[in-house]
Amino acid sequence: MTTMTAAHLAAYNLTLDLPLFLQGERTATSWFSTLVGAAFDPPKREFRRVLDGITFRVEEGDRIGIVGRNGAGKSTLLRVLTGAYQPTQGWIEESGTKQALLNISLGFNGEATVRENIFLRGTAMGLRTAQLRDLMEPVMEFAELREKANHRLKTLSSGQRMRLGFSIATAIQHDIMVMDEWIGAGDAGFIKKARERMRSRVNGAKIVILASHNFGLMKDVCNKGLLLERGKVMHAGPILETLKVYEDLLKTTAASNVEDAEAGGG
Ligand SMILES: Nc1ncnc2c1ncn2[C@@H]1O[C@H](COP(=O)(O)OP(=O)(O)OP(=O)(O)O)[C@@H](O)[C@H]1O
Repeated sequence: MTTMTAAHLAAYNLTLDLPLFLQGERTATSWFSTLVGAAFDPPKREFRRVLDGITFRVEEGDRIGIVGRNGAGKSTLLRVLTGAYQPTQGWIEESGTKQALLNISLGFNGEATVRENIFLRGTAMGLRTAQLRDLMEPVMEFAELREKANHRLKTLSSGQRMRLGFSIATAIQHDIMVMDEWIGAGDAGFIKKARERMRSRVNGAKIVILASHNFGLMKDVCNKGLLLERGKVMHAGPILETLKVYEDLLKTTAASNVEDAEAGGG
């Protein structure tokens, strides 16, 4: 009998400070002063708290939707969860294989061929050589790039690169999926195929963590929600309840913006 550990992910007190490079106010009056200004007025470095004491736990079966206004910290939280950023404080505990679906067309080697890039990306994803050999053809097939197998990646269009990135990232089923909006990879024909694959990967995953501004998608996919505001958890709960709190937040901030404008405009 095999014993299997249930997939889970828990974040404790995740805090991230990022350096911010602030440039002093400059008024360029000529190209000469612009050059002198750029050379003798280097930006000042300050640290900014982008995530602040984020704690939550996701159990097997959960589909958690991360919502919040622009700049609330959603993408940064996903980057910490996928290991792209090391938190300044706090830690993550998890069990299960994890795949990120963020920036899928980044990180290719332009000088290497399509085939070589599949190999490189697959290796970085932790796939074994035998597994990669089996996946090579299906990945190129799905991306519709079979005839470009030996072309250098830099000769591909941006849509073709996106298709390749999507095809590799979704080639195998993982336990935990961390992603932002559904990816609109390529032309209409490809998008339809990509949606179907995405749906099957989401259904097959044990845990999904999705950041989006799309309420319909959130209601469709998620059972739980996490509302971020200025890098902190403002609300955590069932998805419908979280979206309601978020809607109220949007209304109050819109109302206060109107009041600010009225007060300022006279
Ligand atoms: N590399 C960085 N250096 C400094 N500050 C950053 C960096 N990346 C993001 N930030 C800041 O962190 C905050 C959160 O950004 P983030 O991209 O996580 O927001 P978001 O909730 O995903 O927003 P959106 O809905 O607009 O995508 C923002 O104020 C942003 O300016």
